[in-house]
Amino acid sequence: MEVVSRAPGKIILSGEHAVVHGSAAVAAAIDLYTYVSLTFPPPPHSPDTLILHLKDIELEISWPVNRLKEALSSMVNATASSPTSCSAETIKIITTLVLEEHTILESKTEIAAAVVVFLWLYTSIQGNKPARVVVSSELPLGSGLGSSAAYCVSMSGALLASSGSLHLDFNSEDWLSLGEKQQKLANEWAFEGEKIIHGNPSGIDNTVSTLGMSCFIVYTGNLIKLQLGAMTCIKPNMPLKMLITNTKVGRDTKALIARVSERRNRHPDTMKSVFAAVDYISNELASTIQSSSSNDLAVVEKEKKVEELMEMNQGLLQCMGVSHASIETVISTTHKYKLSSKLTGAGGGGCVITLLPALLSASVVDAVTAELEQCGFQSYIAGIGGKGLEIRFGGVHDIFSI
Ligand SMILES: Nc1ncnc2c1ncn2[C@@H]1O[C@H](COP(=O)(O)OP(=O)(O)OP(=O)(O)O)[C@@H](O)[C@H]1O
Ligand SMILES: C[C@@](O)(CCO)CC(=O)[O-]
Ligand SMILES: [Mg+2]
Repeated sequence: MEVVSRAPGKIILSGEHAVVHGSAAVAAAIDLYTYVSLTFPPPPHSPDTLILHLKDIELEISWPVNRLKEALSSMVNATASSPTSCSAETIKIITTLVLEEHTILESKTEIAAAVVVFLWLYTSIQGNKPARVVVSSELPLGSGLGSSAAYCVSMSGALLASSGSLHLDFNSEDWLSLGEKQQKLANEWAFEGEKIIHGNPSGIDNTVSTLGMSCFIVYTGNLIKLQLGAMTCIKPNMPLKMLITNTKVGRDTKALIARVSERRNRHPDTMKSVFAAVDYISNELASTIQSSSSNDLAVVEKEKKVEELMEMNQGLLQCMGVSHASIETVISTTHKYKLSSKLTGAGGGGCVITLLPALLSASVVDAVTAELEQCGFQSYIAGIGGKGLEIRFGGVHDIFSI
């Protein structure tokens, strides 16, 4: 049996980092996906083995299922229907298990985290069955577009679907979307995975990736740690075209979240005001993009407001300490063309979004893109509103055969 799942990445229009501290954030899915294929049984030459092939980083690793049983059976007592957190002690044991066979990951702790997530989700949801799991993504990894969330959501989706917990029709060959309860279960498991990669996530990325939809999501972080926050869906009443520029400067979301928390601990009152200001920005942004626009002039006015709010949010992100010289270069380059930009996701490098007003000519888009590419960056126009988590039973070989 082969189960394939896919889940999209996201952009955050406002509120990253502050959302971890209880502020509102506005985000939407984009049409770039991570795919997971899970096959039982594994190939005949590797019986009794669990194989993980991470195509994007050209890494294939495997474990005899008996070794997994021996190392983890007393630690993993979860059932597929009850998402459970991986304790710090279990993370340690799984990390040791990963490193004992694959010493190459010792110096690549960010990749080791993805493998730990896999083993935690796999053994919690599927137990110790031999299988082959392949992951392939259209998203740039570690760049602010929510690759970690898309990985966790597509992984939990494939595992839950193959375990029968999502009650899907195994004979269907179409992409199947999920009902509310099924989405909730997959999202909660994905959040447990995201905790391993992000340390202290707000849950916005996995929620957007699970739900997708053509709307934006206003997500309010839950200050009571380790719980998903509250979410409302808003329909934009204006075109919102975004240029995404990848600075290609690598960074690690977990370290950036920790950096902001340390700054908050050093300046609690000041940072409280910064997070409160971001909360106002997200709420104003949400009401602006939702408000009705009777004509082109109204759209232009709303675009000016959105641009100003993006600029203010960027200023506050800089104040949190998560901007970067490469991000500032993108901002000043787009500013020459009278366009407004801000970082998206965790910052520290990664991706920047630029609002492309509805009446902007194609020649300006070409010129700004060319100038950004001359700086060594890569730009593309995002299709906002990717579909959320979907499952299919076989038949997507083109994605995995590369
Ligand atoms: N396709 C994939 N294959 C293997 N690991 C992946 C994949 N996608 C994501 N990951 C894991 O997620 C990590 C990147 O997550 P990180 O949170 O730092 O960045 P991001 O999610 O792309 O950006 P942001 O959190 O700012 O939106 C990688 O180092 C790896 O551990
Ligand atoms: C930086 C952050 O706010 C968004 C990362 O895409 C982290 C999170 O909310 O989990
Ligand atoms: Mg992430």
